[in-house]
Amino acid sequence: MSSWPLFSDSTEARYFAAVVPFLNSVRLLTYGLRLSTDEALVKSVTREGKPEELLRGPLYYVLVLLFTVLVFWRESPIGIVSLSMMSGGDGFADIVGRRYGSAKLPFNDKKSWIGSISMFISGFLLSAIMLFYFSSLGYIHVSWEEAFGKLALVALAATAVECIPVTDVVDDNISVPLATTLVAFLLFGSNTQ
Ligand SMILES: C/C(=C\COP(=O)(O)O)CCC[C@H](C)CCC[C@H](C)CCCC(C)C
Ligand SMILES: Nc1ccn([C@@H]2O[C@H](COP(=O)(O)OP(=O)(O)O)[C@@H](O)[C@H]2O)c(=O)n1
Repeated sequence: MSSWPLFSDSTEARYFAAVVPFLNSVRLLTYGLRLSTDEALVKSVTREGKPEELLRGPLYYVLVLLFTVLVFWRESPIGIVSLSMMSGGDGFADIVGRRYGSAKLPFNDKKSWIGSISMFISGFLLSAIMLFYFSSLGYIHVSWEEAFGKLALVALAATAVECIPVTDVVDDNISVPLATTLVAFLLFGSNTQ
């Protein structure tokens, strides 16, 4: 996402930016379906070393990135915030929660308070930083008097969705960006702010 300003102002720029996530989705499908093998990729990206794991979290992650580039690109806060919550928020929830998450949530013993709090804080901060980054370059206009309150609500919604025990049904690499996109759309609107 931080490389998006490197692309030209042409209307086709987003399609060029979509090439990398598209190729990575093909790569994940190829190796996840065992059409070929890439031990290094499987080892680096999966938890149990099973190629079919590539077809879940990692593939969803890349497909969300592909969708966001094509649909929202750098001209809407919605995609920027959605990717920030998925990569920064959910990512830190995992990192911090695994290491320090002894106090589990009462309604989900697979998730912890510190993990969810980390998700809220890191997702909020990365979203604010990325909105400042893109607004400072003129791609979006952000009303900062309102933006922080809106981002807090978006981060709260994403954190709530991430911690409820539905990840066995819907991967949080889908539920988190989906919830973020919906709430960000309601709060920020479809146009640039
Ligand atoms: C490990 C990944 C997701 C796992 O999510 P979770 O199950 O732990 O919640 C992400 C997988 C990433 C993929 C293998 C490669 C993605 C590359 C990306 C499209 C662009 C990278 C650009 C590079 C920095 C030049
Ligand atoms: N809110 C959270 C999220 C994750 N975690 C920890 O991080 C691990 C991985 O979380 P996850 O299953 O959501 O992993 P991802 O697929 O989101 O990376 C969990 O098994 C917990 O140990 C946590 O403690 N609290």
